[in-house]
Amino acid sequence: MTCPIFTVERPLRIGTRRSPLALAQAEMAMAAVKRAHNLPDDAVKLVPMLATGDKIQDRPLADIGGKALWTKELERALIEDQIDIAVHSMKDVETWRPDIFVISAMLPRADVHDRLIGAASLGDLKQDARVGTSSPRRAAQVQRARPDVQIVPLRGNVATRLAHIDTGDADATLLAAAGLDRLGMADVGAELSLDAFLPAASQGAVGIDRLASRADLIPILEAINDADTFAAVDAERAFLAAVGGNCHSPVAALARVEGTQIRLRAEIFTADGSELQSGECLYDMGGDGPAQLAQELLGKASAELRGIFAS
Ligand SMILES: NCc1[nH]cc(CCC(=O)O)c1CC(=O)O
Repeated sequence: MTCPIFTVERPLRIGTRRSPLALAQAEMAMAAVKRAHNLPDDAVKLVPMLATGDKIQDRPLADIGGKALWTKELERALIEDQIDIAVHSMKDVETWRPDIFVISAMLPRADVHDRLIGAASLGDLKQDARVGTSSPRRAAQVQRARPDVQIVPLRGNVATRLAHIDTGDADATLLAAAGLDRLGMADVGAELSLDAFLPAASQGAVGIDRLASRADLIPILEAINDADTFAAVDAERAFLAAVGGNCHSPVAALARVEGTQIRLRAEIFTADGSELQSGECLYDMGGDGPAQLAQELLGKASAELRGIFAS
């Protein structure tokens, strides 16, 4: 298949949210496409859009419609042919989507860790500290390590959340290292270990979305795909789907490619982190490791924990 030719008159239109992190990630995708295909500057352009999730910042994501709030506007723009591709944080992309959309490529994954802002470690949080997060996973993980802390809702983009710590609305918060690094804040926060704080499925990965009908874009996107990132994130998302996770469920998953195999580690929690079921598997790429690991964890879980994931 030959590559479609994008020109100054007919540039490749890259849809993105307007938040500073989304724009930084879209710039990375744009640079990768230009580099891979040797395109002049104005043969590619960013189309920034405001997402519902950016407009409503005072309620937890799970209460106002979940991850779709980040992707809905961009999906509509794809359907209406206002953009050719959309750039998403894979963490914000729904596990179940209509198959008119295809994640066609992923950029090389960034640092997968979470960082703690407001204290040097979980142990250093002051007694009864107020930790701001609207993520059920982070709330469960923090409370597991520190049952005394209070979780207070905290949303908004990275800068907004950091400002809430400065003004004392919360004593501490947790943010993805990937987002901080991409915003030039590599020195902000203290890294949490994967043992204490396994990340969300897809954390640190940026995906490029297109309409299934736009097969003409495949060669463009194949050239910028990082195959190991794609396979690992695919495994984590297969685990989410198999365990019945959504944005209300405290679940963590991290996969790595090891040669022709995938090592997948996953955890499911009750809301306060008092129960944790974890497991790891190593399986041949294309195998059903994620589904088996989900069944293993659900099989070990109490009725209460299983109830959180029953879907
Ligand atoms: N839900 C918000 C969101 N989506 C992606 C990132 C960070 C970048 C990433 O994890 O890929 C963040 C902020 C955060 O969790 O700190």
